[in-house]
Amino acid sequence: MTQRADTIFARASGAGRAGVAVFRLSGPEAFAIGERLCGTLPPPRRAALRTLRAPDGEIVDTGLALAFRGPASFTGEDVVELHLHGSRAVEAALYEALAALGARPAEAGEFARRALENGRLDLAQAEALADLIDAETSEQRRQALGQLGGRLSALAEGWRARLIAILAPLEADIDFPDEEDVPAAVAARAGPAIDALMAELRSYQADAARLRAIRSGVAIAILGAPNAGKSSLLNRLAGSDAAIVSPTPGTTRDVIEVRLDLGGLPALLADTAGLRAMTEDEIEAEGMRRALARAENADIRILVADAAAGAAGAADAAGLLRPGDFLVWNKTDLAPAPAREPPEGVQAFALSAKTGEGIGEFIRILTDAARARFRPVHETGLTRLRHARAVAEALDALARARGRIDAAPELAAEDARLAARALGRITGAVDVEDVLDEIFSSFCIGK
Ligand SMILES: Nc1nc2c(ncn2[C@@H]2O[C@H](COP(=O)(O)OP(=O)(O)OP(=O)(O)O)[C@@H](O)[C@H]2O)c(=O)[nH]1
Ligand SMILES: [K+]
Ligand SMILES: [Mg+2]
Repeated sequence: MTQRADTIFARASGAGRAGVAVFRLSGPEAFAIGERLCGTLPPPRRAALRTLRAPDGEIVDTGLALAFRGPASFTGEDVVELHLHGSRAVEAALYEALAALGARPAEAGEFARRALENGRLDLAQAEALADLIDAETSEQRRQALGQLGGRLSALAEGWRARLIAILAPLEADIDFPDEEDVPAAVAARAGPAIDALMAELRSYQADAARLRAIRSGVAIAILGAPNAGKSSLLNRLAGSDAAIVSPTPGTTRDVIEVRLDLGGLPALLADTAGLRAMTEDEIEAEGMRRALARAENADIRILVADAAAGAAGAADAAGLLRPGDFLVWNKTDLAPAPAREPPEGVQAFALSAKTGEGIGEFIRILTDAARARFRPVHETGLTRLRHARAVAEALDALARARGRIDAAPELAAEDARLAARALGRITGAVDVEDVLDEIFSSFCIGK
C-alpha cells in the first residue's frame, strides 16, 4: 500500500444481543485512538478492565481492552480488541466515539485483506479463514483448519519449487545453446521430473471434487411419483417438519432444502415435486421441471416409491438413477417391498417414513455411502474451483512442455514458466490482485 492506511473498526463477534461482543480496531492510529477511548491501554497481549469514554467524557461501557503491536497481530497492523457488553446501545455509542476519534467502519473482509497485504496470511489461508467461519460440520472444520494452517500453501509452493528446479537447467540451456551434449542431458533429466509432477498434480485434481463437496455440501435429491412419501422422508431425515406432508398428490411444488450432517460430511437434501407423466397444472409442471433439474445436478439421487403400488411405483423415474443412487421402497407398514431388482449400481432399501421403521438404518447406509464416495485420497488439497483451475492450467502447460522438451527446450522452458505461474496463483504468490475482490467480497464485515 502506498498511502497510509485508515484505522478501521468493526464488531468481530456475531450480530445481535450478547453477553460479550468483541470489537476490533486496526491501523496506524489504533493505539492512539484506543488510549483516548480507554485512558490507557494495557501492555501488548495483556487484557485489562477499562472504562471507555467518548471524547465528550460520556461513558460508553466498561470492558476488557487488549492491544496487539503490529506486525504481531491478526492484520499485521497495530490492533486493539475491546470485549464489551453486546447491546445495540453500547455498539452505537462505541461507533460514534470511534468515528469522532478518526477511525472508520471496516468494509467486508477488510481485516483479512490487510492480513494478506501484510503477509500474515496468503490467499489460500484467507480462503480457509472464510471456510472456517462458515464451517458447520466436523469435516468442514478439519479441512478449513488444515488449509488455514498452511497445508495447501505448502503443497502449492512445493510444486512450484519443484517446477523451478526443473526449469533452471532448461534456462541454462537457452544461455549455452552451442554446447552439443547439454540439451539431451537436460531433457533426459527434466522429462521424468515433469512426468512425476504431472502424476502428482493429477492425483490432487482427482480429489478436488470430493474436497469441494466437503466445503459446499453433497447435493442429494429426493425424487419420485406424487404421494410416494418424499416429503415425509425428508422430514424424517432432517428430524423436523421442513416440508408439508398431505394426502393430496402434488403437494410439493418448489424445491425444499434442508442441511444434513452425515457423520461430519455436510449435505444439502432437496425434496422435489412428484413426477408424473402428464399434468394440466402449469404450477405442477414447473415444479416437475425443477425436480428434474435438481435430480440431474445432484451428487446422489434417492428415488422414493410406494411399496403398496408395487413395482410400477418405481417405474417412471427409475431411468433417472445412476450408480451410487438409492431406491427407497416406502410405506412398508402397508405392504412389503416388491421383489424387483434395482437398476445397476443402485442400492434398494425398504422403510416406512410414517412409522420411522428402517429410517435409522437408512441414515447409516446413506452416511456410509456418501462418506466413502467423498473421502479424499489426500488430506490436503484443492478445496475451491479456483485451485483446481490453476492446477488444470499448470497441467496443460506441462503437457506442452513435455512434448517440446527434446526439440525445442526454450519453448518447453516457457511452458514450464507458465505452469509455475499458474501454481503460484493458488497462494497468491503471483497475480494476487486479480482475485482479491472476488474472495474478500464473500467475507462478512469484521473478518
Ligand atoms: N402408511 C404410510 N403412509 C405414508 C408413508 N409415508 C408417507 N405417507 C403418507 O402418504 C401421503 C403423501 O405423503 P407426502 O410425504 O406428502 O408425499 P410426497 O411424495 O411428498 O407427495 P407430493 O409432494 O404430493 O408429490 C401422506 O398422507 C403421508 O402421510 C408411510 O411410510 N406409510
Ligand atoms: K402429497
Ligand atoms: Mg411432497
